[in-house]
Order: sequence, then structure tokens, then C-alpha cells
Amino acid sequence: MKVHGKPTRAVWLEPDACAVGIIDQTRLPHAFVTARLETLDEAAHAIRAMRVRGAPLIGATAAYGVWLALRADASDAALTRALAVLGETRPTAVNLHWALEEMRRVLTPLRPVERVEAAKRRAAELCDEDVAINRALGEHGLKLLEAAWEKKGRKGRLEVLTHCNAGWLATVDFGTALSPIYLAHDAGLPVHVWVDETRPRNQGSQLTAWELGQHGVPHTVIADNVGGHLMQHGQVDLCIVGTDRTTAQGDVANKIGTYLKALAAKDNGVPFYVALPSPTIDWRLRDGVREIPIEQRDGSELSDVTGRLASGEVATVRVTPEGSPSANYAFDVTPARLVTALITERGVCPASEAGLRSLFPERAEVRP
Ligand SMILES: CSC[C@H]1O[C@H](OP(=O)(O)O)[C@H](O)[C@@H]1O
Repeated sequence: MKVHGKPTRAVWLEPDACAVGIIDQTRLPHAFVTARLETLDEAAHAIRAMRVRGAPLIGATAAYGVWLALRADASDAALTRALAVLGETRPTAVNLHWALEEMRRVLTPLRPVERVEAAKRRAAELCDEDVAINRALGEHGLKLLEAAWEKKGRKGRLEVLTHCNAGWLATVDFGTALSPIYLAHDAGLPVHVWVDETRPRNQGSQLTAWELGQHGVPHTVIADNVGGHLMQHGQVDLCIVGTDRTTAQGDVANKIGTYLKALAAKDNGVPFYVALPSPTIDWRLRDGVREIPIEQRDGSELSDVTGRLASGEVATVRVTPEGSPSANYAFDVTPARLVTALITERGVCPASEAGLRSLFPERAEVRP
């Protein structure tokens, strides 16, 4: 997407071809800061510390992280170590593990001298594939938004609620849940977005709000607990969220709080859509609540809040009592029964094994 009028991706190969460029998302919205990753450890830290985050972007950055590692040492041992170090950065987003498996598949058979160029090429391909997937997903999602606007009689605004950040900052470009919203806005549809702040890392209030503001999409930041009230009072026409891992039967892991939004949507008859690029499908799993690993992060992300003082200085303050521990679960799982439909790059389908098979018949026979 454009930042200050310049087309920008969330990760890129630096012009000197010696490093990977990223937007340091821990600095947004108060500062737009880019950074160079030059080593495996810098790439791993960027993912772990959420300087880059979002399932597709984590996968793309990890793929480039393998390239950075092989630039220093392209031996079998170095490749094995790179895959292990990057694989341990975050557990829930399956895109990380899918991208690393893809790099393993491509690089293992090669001679070390061939691996560096092959790794750079495959990482770049994965980035371009992500962008193409997100564009296609956006087109399919746009049809749902247009249908909702027609159903509403084309009156007022199309009120969409989203949780966390599944915009272009969560991917290489265009985003997943926000992709149809951008297309709808650009097509002149009067869409308005209720942006869940998404405690504790505030990906909604700090990243989604920033993205939508940059693109001129009307939006309102709300506390995480407001969505149910808005749905009860007819102020939400549909919900659309991203996902970090969706099982073969349509159970959806996404940022903590998504499940509660889906319950409120079900109770109020509000359509609840999940933007699902196919690399985020884990075909090996079925029961998401039981099988998807849920990341637990440091409690300081809950007890401390970072923001800008009146002086303009950015500071971090503690908001909980010194003696109170914090539990920081980063994801939850929304059972397929609460999902109205899955929006993929191949079309929209029910959140079910049959639904996913209908769009991905080549995966029908994949079993653990
Ligand atoms: C398009 S994936 C976006 C997905 O990733 C976010 O998690 P995190 O910010 O912790 O990486 C969140 O679950 C979003 O829905």
C-alpha cells in the first residue's frame, strides 16, 4: 500500500541485496521507522519481538531469515539451525512453519554453493505469491461487502467490525481482512470500520487505525468490549477478521478476543467472516480448540502500555499494581460453527471440511 504516496510493502529485499527491509511495527503509529535485518538472529528477534507480525508477514520474514543465515554459512548444519531458530520464534501462525518447510524442501537437495541464490529467489517468490493471494481474496470479499450493502438498501454506511490487524501490515501487502475493505472503499462504497483496539498489544488501535487513516477509510476505534453492544443495537452489518491458523474443518485461530466477537455476532445474527489465505490452512489439524498451540506472551505486554506523552515523547507506563501477575494469552480459537463463511483467494466457502475441499480439491486426501 502507499505510505506518504509511495508504494510500500511490509517486507522487502534491500537495494544492496545484502539485507531485508522491514517496517518496525512496534514504533507505529507514532513513528514510521524502517529497519534492516542482516542476520538470522536479527530476523528471529524481529519476529519474536513483533517488529514484524501477522501470520503471512511472519512467514515471509522467516523465509528471508533463512536466506540471511545461508549468506553467512550455507552448510547443512547452518540450514538446520536457521530453520530451528526461526521455527521457535512464535508457535501459532502456521504460515511460519509452512514457509520454513517450503524453504527446507527447496534448499536441502541443493549444494551449499547453490543455496544462497535459491533461498533469496524462493523468499521473493513467497512474497509475490502472498500479494497475489491477498488481491484475489480481496476481490472475493468485495462481493460479500457489495451484497451486504445491497441488502441494507444502500442507505447510510456499511458498518464493518474488525479485530486486531489483518491489514497490509500483517502481510507482504494488501492484507487479508482489510483487503476487501480497501477495494470497497476505492470502489466508492461508503464503508465504515469499527476497529477493536485489541488489547494488550493494541494491533487495532495502533496498526489498523493507522492503516485505514493512511488510506482515508472512515473508522472508529473502540474498546474490545464494545462490539457486542454495537451488534445488539444494529450498528454492525458484518464482522471480518484474519486468522493465524485454520484447521481442515474450519476452526479459526486468531487474536485473543476473536472468539468472543464471534459469539456476540452469532447471538445477534451478524455475519462473521474470516479472511483465509490458503497458506494459513493447517490441513493436518481438525479440532482447533484442542490442537492449535496458543502462544502465551510476557505479562509485561498487559501490565505496561506505551504511548505518546503531551510533550511528544513516547513512553511506557505500568497500568497494573506491582504485585499483580498478568496472564497474556495471544490467541483463541473460534469453532467453525460460529463462522459464517471463509473468504479465500479461490472464493468463499462454508467453514467446513466439505467447504474447504470444494475450493481446494487437491488437498482433499491430505491426512496427518
Ligand atoms: C493476516 S494474519 C493477521 C493476524 O495476526 C495477528 O496476530 P499477531 O499480531 O500477534 O501476529 C492477529 O491474530 C491477526 O488477525
